Amino acid sequence: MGDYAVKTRHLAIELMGLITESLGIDPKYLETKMEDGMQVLVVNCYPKCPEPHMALRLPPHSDYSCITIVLHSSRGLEIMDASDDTWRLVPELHGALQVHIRDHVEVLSNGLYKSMLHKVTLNNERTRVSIASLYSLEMDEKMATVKELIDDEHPKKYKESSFNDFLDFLSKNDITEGKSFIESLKNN
Ligand SMILES: O=C(O)CCC(=O)C(=O)O
Ligand SMILES: [Fe+2]
Repeated sequence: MGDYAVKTRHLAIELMGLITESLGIDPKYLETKMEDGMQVLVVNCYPKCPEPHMALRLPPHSDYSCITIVLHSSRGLEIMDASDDTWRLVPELHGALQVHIRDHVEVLSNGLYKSMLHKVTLNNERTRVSIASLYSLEMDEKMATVKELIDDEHPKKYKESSFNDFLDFLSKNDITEGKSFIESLKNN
């Protein structure tokens, strides 16, 4: 697990470099902040269930902060296709890693990248295990929109925020009732 954590961390920093480069800015723009940032590994176990529709599962949410890298044992993850508001099941690709774009990349890119709404459903055939590696900046480091992406035609769409701001939001709002941190960051 230690080796996996180290390698996915390097991958996450490299991917953030590619994302910033794709926005037309220096690939090293966030490198130091990512290196000083936080990594959390979450192991999720979704037991097989005779009545999956009756069970508590992972409700729809977008992930806070930069990116998540997920390795999963079988199908179950669904993502919202915003083009037609339909849930799509992520296919089972053995050995493949999934990368979720998270709220902070939506803020960074002024909405050019969208934070992915996703959920996990249970099934009655087998237990599913996933390992999610989550990458954030430091607790009080604010993520703001790249200033080169803001002009008269493209006004700043989001307020800046830190991980601590997210924890503050969580303590005051129930995300299982559909309250979303990224929505709270949008300028009117
Ligand atoms: O189990 C999965 O595939 C995704 C887990 C997830 O979305 C999360 O931990 O935030
Ligand atoms: Fe998630």
